[in-house]
Amino acid sequence: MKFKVLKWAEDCKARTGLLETPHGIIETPVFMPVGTQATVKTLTPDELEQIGAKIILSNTYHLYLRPGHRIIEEAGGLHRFMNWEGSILTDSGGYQVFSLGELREIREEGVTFRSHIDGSLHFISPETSIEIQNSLGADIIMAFDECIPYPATYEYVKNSVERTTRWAERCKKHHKNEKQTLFGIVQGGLYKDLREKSARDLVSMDFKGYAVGGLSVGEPKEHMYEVLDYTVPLLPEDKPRYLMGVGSPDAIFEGIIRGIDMFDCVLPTRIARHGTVFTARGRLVVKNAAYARDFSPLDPECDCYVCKNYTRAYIRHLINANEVLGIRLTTIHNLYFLLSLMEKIRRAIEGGYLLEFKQEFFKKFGYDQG
Ligand SMILES: CNc1nc2c(CC[C@H]3O[C@@H](OC)[C@H](O)[C@@H]3OC)c3nc(N)[nH]c(=O)c3cc2[nH]1
Ligand SMILES: [Zn+2]
Repeated sequence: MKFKVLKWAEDCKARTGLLETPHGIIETPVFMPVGTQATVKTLTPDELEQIGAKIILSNTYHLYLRPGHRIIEEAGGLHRFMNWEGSILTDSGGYQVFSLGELREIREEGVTFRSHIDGSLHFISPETSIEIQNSLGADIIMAFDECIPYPATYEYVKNSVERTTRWAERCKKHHKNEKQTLFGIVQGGLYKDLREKSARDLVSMDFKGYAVGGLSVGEPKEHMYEVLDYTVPLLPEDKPRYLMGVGSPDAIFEGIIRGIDMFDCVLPTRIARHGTVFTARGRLVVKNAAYARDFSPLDPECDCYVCKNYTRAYIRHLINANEVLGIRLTTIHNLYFLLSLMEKIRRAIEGGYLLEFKQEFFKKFGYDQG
């Protein structure tokens, strides 16, 4: 993987960049649609390409449990298995094991857990996580870490971060496949000294990119922004920074002005399946009765396929009638909304007016002018 910073904003830490993987060139800052089980729910790769997606996410924990990474390996890897020709990033399983699996035990060696699917017992270690991600064949893979829950005591965070750092070392040693790029994941909860130690230790291991983990786990947004304020400056400027699990439009703006390049979040696809869409003027719950006779597009300012061809009344009908097309249309629109927002943000950084654009977007969307 190659990463190049193109332009730095003058009035904040934002920058545009180019991220190149064996599956294409990605403009940053970038939003990465989440395809946890080898599909961005309800969309074909063709539709993803048409709305401008260049890199999507998938998940080691889920794919290891079902269908099994060996099957995907036999299929020729995840790109072939799901027929996606763009880039793929897989998470290491660190988050899911702690949040989904019925956790059995965390040891220095690794973690034993029960599958959330059938209760079977499994063991995952830094080495096995790298091996699974290697057989999936993603372009960017993540170190095996413990995503520390919020809140957590200083003692707990300190011990966990030290183990995550030792696990990162083991991942680095075990990772051999040059075609795949391994990112380290900074932890440390909301404790400044532990975040700084985690960042410094990982930077000394010289990863190709760095994720800021352990955020968007229920902490107040202001605390997340504060962690970024003192953590991102410790990360190399010439390498990509990935804020895991973020996020809503406001959090994405706040991350970008603090120097984050990559984002992932299930929000746009998840709320789409519940009949809620993003518009320039805030969220709209299209399944509400108020839209029964509203023949305008989801967002009059949007030029996506859905807003050019369908009305709120029609989409509301589909959702209420449990017609699959309904959540497909809201998903296409929501992802297009975020991907085109990223394009506008990249242009704003280049044009030197990002902070003004942020202010205008927040006002129109209905965010308070934090
Ligand atoms: C939502 N907030 C949030 N997600 C997080 C994820 C999962 C994203 C992954 O989990 C799936 O979405 C839930 C997505 O598939 C994504 O794949 C990369 C994290 N993963 C790791 N390894 N370490 C972290 O510290 C971490 C923190 C997060 N905070
Ligand atoms: Zn639209």
